Amino acid sequence: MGRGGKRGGRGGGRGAKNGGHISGERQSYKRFEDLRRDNDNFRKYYLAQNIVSEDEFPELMESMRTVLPTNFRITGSRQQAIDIREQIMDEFIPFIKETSIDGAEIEPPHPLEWYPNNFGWQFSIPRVALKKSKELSKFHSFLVTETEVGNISRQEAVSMVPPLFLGVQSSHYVLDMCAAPGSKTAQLIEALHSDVEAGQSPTGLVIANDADYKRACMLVHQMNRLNSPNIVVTNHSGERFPNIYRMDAQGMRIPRDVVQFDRILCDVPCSGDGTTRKNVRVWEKWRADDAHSLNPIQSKILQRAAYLLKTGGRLVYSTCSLNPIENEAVVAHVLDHFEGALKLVDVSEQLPALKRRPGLKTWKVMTRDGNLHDEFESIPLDEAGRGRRKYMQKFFPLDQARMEELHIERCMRIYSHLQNTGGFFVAVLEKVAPISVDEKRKAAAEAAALAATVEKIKSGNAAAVDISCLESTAAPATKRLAGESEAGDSDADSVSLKRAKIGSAQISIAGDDGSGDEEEDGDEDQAKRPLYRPDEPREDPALPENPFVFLDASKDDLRAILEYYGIRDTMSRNGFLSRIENGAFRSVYHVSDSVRQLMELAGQRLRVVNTGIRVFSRNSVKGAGCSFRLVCEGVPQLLPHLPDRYVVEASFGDLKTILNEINPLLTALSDECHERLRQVPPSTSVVMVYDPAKHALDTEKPYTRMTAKLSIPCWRGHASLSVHMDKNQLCSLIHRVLGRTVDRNAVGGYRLENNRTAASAEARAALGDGSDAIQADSA
Ligand SMILES: C[S@@+](CC[C@H](N)C(=O)[O-])C[C@H]1O[C@@H](n2cnc3c(N)ncnc32)[C@H](O)[C@@H]1O
Repeated sequence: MGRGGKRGGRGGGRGAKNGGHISGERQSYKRFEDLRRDNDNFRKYYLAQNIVSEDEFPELMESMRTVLPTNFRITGSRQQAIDIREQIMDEFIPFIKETSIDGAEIEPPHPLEWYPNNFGWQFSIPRVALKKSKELSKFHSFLVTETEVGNISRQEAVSMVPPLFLGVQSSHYVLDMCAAPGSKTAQLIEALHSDVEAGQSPTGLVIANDADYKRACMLVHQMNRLNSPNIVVTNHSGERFPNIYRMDAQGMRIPRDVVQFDRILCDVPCSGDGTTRKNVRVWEKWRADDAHSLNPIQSKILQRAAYLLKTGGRLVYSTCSLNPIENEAVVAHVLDHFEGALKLVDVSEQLPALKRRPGLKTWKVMTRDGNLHDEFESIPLDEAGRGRRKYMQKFFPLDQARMEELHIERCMRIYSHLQNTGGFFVAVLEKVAPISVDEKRKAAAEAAALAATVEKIKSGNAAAVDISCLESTAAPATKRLAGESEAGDSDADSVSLKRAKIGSAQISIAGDDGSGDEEEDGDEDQAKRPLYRPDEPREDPALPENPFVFLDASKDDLRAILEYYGIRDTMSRNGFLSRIENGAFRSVYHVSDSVRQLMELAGQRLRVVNTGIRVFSRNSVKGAGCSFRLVCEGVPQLLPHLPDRYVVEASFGDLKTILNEINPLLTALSDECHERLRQVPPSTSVVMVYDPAKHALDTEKPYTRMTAKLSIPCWRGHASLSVHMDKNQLCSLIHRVLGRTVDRNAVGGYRLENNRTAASAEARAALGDGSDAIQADSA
C-alpha cells in the first residue's frame, strides 16, 4: 500500500482510501504472483517526465519490479547499539557466510555505506524469503526478537534518509507531522538522546502526530520500545495542528506568541509509487489522478509546518512517490508563496555516499484521457466549459527563471536502481525570515530590545542592562516550573498548577484550530474554560482512554511510592502523570520537564494520545511493602535516582542463574548477592545490575560482546527472585548472555517452564512464595 494510510479519526479529513489511493474503485483481488509488474500509463508518464535519461529508464523500471532486500537499523542507546552491531559482525556474519541455501552461497548482510556508524544494514535476501528459510531461522529469530525489544528497527533503507538531514540535537523542539507508524520518529528520538548521558533527559522534545487515531496508536507501541520521557503522541490533522501559546508570568495565555519548533518533519501521505518493490499492487492501481488529489493536502501540511517552524529552523519534506506533482510542485509553490522566507538547503555535501539525483525543474501533467500537458492553459475545456476543474495551476512548474531562483535542483530524488532501494523524494528547507505578522512583530521587538541593550553596553551603562530581553519568551513558564517565584506570584502559581493539572485533560475539538493562517483563532482566554475534573464525563468521546493528569508528588499514593523507593530529588517531581479511572490510577508515567512545560502551555488544545514512560504499576501481591512495583520499561529512567538498597549487583554467575531459572531461590545465588537481597524487605521490586566493565577480567563472560550495563527488574519474594521482563526482552537477553535461542512462542505465560528446575519449584511451593504471582511484565 502507498504510504498515505487511511486518514480518518477525528480531523482526518479527506482520506486516501484503499491503502493510500484515492480511486475508491473496488479492485478484483489477484494473487500476488499473478500481478503484472508494469503499467502503460505509468511508463508513459515517467518517460515523459525525464526523471532519468531514456537510456537509463529500462534499468529503473526493471529495478522497480524486483523484490526489495531486507533492511534494518540498529537503534537504542549508543553503547547498546554498538553491542548489537558487534553481535551481528561477530556472530551472524560468520554464521551466514558458512550457510548455503540449495547449494548456493549467501551474501551476508552489509552496512549501508551512507548510514552513520554502520547502524543501517542491508541483506540481499528479501524479507519473505528470510522468514521462510530454515537455514536462516536463527538470524530471522534474532531480527524479530531484537525488533520487538526495540534494539532493531526493520525499515526500508530510503525511509531512513529524511531524519538524517534534520540534524536533531538534544535541545530541539521537534514536530513529526505525519508520524505513524513511527520508524522516522524513532530516529528523531534517538538523535534527541544521542548526546545526553544515560539517565538524563534532553531539554528538547518530539511531538509525533498523526491524523489517524488508530495509526497514532501504532506510535504508542513504537514509543514503548523507545523509552523516552521526551515524546508526546498527538492526533491532529497536520494542516490544522493547533497553535500552542506561551504564558505570561500570571499563567495567562499570550495570544500572539506561539511555540515554534526547531525541526519539523513532513513525511506526508502520498501515492507511494516509489514503493513498487514492496507494494506490488501499486502497479495495477497507479493513476495520474492520485497525485492530483494529494497535492492540495500535501501543500497545506507543508504550509502549516512553515508557520510552526522557528526562524532559523530546519524542515524536511519527504514522500515515497516519484511524482513531481507531489514533490517539486508542492515545494516550489510553497516556497514561492512565502516569498523568500523559506529556502531549499544545499545538502549535496551531506551523506556524500548517498546516491541521488537533483529535483526536476520541468514536468508535465497527465489528464484523465492520458494526454500530457506542459501548461494549465493547454488543458482543453469540456462542453460545459469546466474541463480544467480537476486540475490546478499549482500542479505545473513555475516559470523557469523562478524555478532557477528557488534552486529546485537542491531537492533529492532517490531511485531504486541507484543503490538497491525503494524510490524517495526529500527536500530540506530552512526558514530564513519570519512569516506571520505575529512572528514579524515579535522579531522586530526582540531586535529593538537587543539594539537597546547593545546601546546601553556601549554607553558604559552595563548595570542597567536587562538581560531578560535576551531570554526566550518561554522564560516565565520555565522560571515558574523551575521554582523561581516572581514577586506576587503565588496566585499565578496556583493558576499555573491548575493548568498543569488540566494538562492534556480536556482535549476539546475547539483547540484543533491551527489553520495555518495568520488569523487569530478567537480563543482568547483559555482560562475561562472549565477545569478538568477526573470524575466528570469526558468531553472527547473519540478518545477511548481517559486523559493524562499530572500528579502532585507531595500527595497520597505518589508520595507513598516515592518515599518507599526513596526516589532521589534528582528525578523531577513535576513530571509524574497518570490516567485517572474511578478516582484512582493503576500506572504512573514520567515525562521530561520539556514535555511537562509543553503540556502545561497546550492545556486543552493538544489531543494527547500518549506520553512519557511508565515507571510504576499497581501491584496485587498481598503483604507487599508498596502497592506499586517498578516497571521494566521505566527502569533505565529510574535507576539513576534509585537508592542503593534496591539496586543489587550481580556477578556473571548470578546473571546466569537468574536467566536460567527465571525464578531462582535466593539460596541459588552467590553468597554475596544472597546477603544483599536479604537486606531488602521481602515482597518488593529490586533491580539486579550486571556491569560488564567490572567483570572485564572474569574468565566467564556473556556469549556476545556486551559493554552496556544490564539492569534487570526483579521481584524479591520471600524465598526467591523472579524476573520482571516481557518475554521478548527475556529471549533477547538469554541469547545475548547465554548464547541460547529461545523460541518466543514456547515461552508460555512468560514462564519459561523449561528453564526452571523441579527442585526450586518444589521448594517454592513448600514455602508458599508469592513471587510466582507476578512473574514477568506484560509488554
Ligand atoms: C507516509 S506515512 C508516514 C510514515 C511515517 N513518517 C514513518 O516513517 O513511519 C503518512 C502518514 O500521514 C498520516 N496522515 C494522513 N493525512 C494526514 C494529515 N492531514 N495530517 C497528518 N497526518 C496525516 C497517515 O495516517 C500516515 O500515517
